[in-house]
Amino acid sequence: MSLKFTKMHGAGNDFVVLDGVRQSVALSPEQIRYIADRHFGIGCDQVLLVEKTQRDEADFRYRIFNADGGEVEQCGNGARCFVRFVHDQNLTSKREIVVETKSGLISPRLEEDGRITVNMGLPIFDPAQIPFVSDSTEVIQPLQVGNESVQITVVSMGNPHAVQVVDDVETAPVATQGPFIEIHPRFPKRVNVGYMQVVDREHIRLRVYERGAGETLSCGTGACAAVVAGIRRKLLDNTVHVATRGGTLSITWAGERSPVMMTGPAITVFEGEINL
Ligand SMILES: N[C@H](CCC[C@H](N)C(=O)O)C(=O)O
Repeated sequence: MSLKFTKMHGAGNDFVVLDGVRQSVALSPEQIRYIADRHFGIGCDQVLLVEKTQRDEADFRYRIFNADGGEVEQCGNGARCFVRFVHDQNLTSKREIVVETKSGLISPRLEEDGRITVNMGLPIFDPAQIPFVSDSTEVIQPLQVGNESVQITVVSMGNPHAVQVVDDVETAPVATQGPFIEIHPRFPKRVNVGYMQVVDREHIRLRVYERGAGETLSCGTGACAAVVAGIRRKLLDNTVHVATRGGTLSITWAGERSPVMMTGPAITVFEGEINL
């Protein structure tokens, strides 16, 4: 079977995007891992599958698969690439679209200047709603990692995040500690691990060891989660520029019961066809 694909990235977080509207796509976890493999396949952090939706209030469905083959609830950088894709492929002419995802509806918008803004929905930090992420109502929670205790703030953007504040992202233990927190027994669905350096109240630097993908150059939901965590820790104002290794995302959160708004780039790199 051959499958047309589009290779894209959002601030260096890269994707293989598949059109499941005009071609029938049903992939096993092994096939996802093959597509994502940077030596034997195409190579990407996540595979994004665009499909028709059954929900009247939505325009499309958008499914997200990590490089390890697992399907997950949400992907922020992917949402921007998704809206660029459906426009470039003439699948819609609407500038603001409503998209069904595994964790609910999001609404990305293609701005006049080409930038893309996504309403990422409400962050969740109530332990009653996300027992697989949080076990306390405290903003800062201790987590024992090996023989050290770290302080995390947990946030769900549909997908789970554990965020730490560090003095310098360049020396943060992303590669050595991130993998242990990702699979920590405290997180039965595993977790994305964020390391945030606060530059000032409107600027942070961020690195994320992503669940199912490892460290990526950028993580959209991770940027949302870090800003929400920083605001809840009273370290940040409502609009924050998030510098990641792959580019800058702008995040706005007006506080409790407000959605998180994310603005950033979405780039198409090449198109191709893969034999599966
Ligand atoms: N690794 C994430 C999915 C991709 C999220 C990230 N690439 C983004 O831009 O939000 C998870 O397992 O929840």
